Amino acid sequence: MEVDTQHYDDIIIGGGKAGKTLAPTLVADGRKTALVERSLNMIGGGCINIACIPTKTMVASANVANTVRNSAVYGVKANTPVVNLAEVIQRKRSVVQSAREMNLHNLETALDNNLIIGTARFVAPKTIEVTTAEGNTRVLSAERLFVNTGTRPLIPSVPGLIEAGFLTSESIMELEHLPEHLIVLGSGYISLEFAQMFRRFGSGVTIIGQSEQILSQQDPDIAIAVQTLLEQDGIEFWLKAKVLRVNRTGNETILQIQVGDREITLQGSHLLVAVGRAPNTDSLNLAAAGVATDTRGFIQVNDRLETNIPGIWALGDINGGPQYTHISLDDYRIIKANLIDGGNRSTRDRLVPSCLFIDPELAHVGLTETEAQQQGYAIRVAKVDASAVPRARTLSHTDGLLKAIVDTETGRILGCSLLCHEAGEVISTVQMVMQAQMPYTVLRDGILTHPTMTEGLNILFSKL
Ligand SMILES: Cc1cc2nc3c(=O)[nH]c(=O)nc-3n(C[C@H](O)[C@H](O)[C@H](O)COP(=O)(O)OP(=O)(O)OC[C@H]3O[C@@H](n4cnc5c(N)ncnc54)[C@H](O)[C@@H]3O)c2cc1C
Ligand SMILES: NC(=O)c1ccc[n+]([C@@H]2O[C@H](COP(=O)([O-])OP(=O)(O)OC[C@H]3O[C@@H](n4cnc5c(N)ncnc54)[C@H](O)[C@@H]3O)[C@@H](O)[C@H]2O)c1
Repeated sequence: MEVDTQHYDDIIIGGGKAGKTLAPTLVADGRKTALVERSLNMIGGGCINIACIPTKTMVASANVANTVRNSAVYGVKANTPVVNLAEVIQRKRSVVQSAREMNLHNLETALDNNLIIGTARFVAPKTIEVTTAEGNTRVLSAERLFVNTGTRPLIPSVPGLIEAGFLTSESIMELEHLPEHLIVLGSGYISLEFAQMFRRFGSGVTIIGQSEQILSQQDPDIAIAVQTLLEQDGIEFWLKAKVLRVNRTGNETILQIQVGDREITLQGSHLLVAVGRAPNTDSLNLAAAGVATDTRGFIQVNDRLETNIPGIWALGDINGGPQYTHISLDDYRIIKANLIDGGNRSTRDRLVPSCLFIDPELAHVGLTETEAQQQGYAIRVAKVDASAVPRARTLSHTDGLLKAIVDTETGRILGCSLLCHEAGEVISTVQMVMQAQMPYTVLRDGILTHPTMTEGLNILFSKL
């Protein structure tokens, strides 16, 4: 039977941050473009539906609970906060809903009928089959394809885990009753944000990490400072731990873990699995296109985001780069520069800022002290407690640590980690100085508004 194939100039598979931004740009460039997104519930991609935006909406609720709980510090009397998780979730749903509607409007305006809802898989190089939720299929081909299908929670193989049941970063944001005791497997970004959030809502929280240090990409002093703050919140940690078995008995999840030569039993009402992300490549049938993946299944790209097959690019988390929405957006910029604007951009030397949205926030840009040493730089390290910043004192947000790494030879900032109130905002100032290749003295001597958290940079860099 002959299959009717619809031909496009460009097809984008998956509507994450890069894909949904690229689609209208390609249309504006005169290209006949289709965007294939597998679900109407995912219009706009992971960030707005199941990741950054819903989590940060819920973190805001947790921080309100914390402020109310600590109101006496400010001379304000308030009753103990009562958290209604169903209403927290409702608020989150409404923030997500409005973002999704706006994204749908933007995509429909740009693409008209070429926003195609269905799951794509390759059937030949440059040809895909799209299957709708109802099971209907259609075949599309294009001169150029852009894969932006993102990731999903990685589920480790632990005896009893599947049978016992568990939460992921998605299902935990649909709970309407507060867990009495949440056990979290993993000690990275997702783990720490949910752990503190639920602790502040009122749950007991235990974190199990497999490595010696939480946030393994950070310097030990920063990781220890974060762990200490979370312990002060009442979160319990078991590190260098291996989960031997999970069981569910009645309303309890029971974990047998091994720490050194000790076997320990932990018991909680809920278990969240947050041990990293798996790439959404397995169902793409990349073999039909000949697109190469790495051992974990992420698509291999060069620094211009080109796969091994000419005319196929991979953008966002799926290409194995840093997993942040702003990096997916920058991947879009690289494609636009190279394919539309006649430029020559690559991922080489780009600065990757990040912010872990715990309270206080942990923001980072550039190299850690360990990385700078490994790369052979002669460095100077500045460190100061957050309590030294006047703004932190006015707000009673004095917990934290500010740290910067400077190249002794050039005076340029190599990296910076800020564990303090509004760190996610303040780090951008450091990043701009790094990007402009200016010396650290710009931040040491610049006139910065008093009293702001950014003024803390005057103090930090005067330590050198
Ligand atoms: C809980 C959580 C919190 C996070 N918080 C932050 C944060 O605060 N800041 C930050 O910068 N990053 C955060 N991240 C990371 C960030 O969400 C990702 O880096 C970002 O969403 C990656 O976007 P992407 O462009 O790779 O694609 P995604 O946003 O993952 O989108 C991929 C799209 O492809 C679709 N798709 C998949 N397979 C197919 C197929 N076969 N056919 C058609 N469509 C398909 C999916 O439905 C999805 O809509 C968080 C992640 C999680 C899980
Ligand atoms: N604020 C943000 O920007 C934000 C928030 C959430 C997620 N993200 C992005 O999403 C990515 C994924 O987040 P994540 O927390 O799932 O991954 P992660 O890589 O940040 O952390 C995973 C953690 O799980 C541990 N681990 C792995 N296997 C384990 C096992 N079997 N038992 C116990 N621990 C185990 C690892 O040692 C690590 O600490 C992040 O790396 C980040 O890029 C960003």
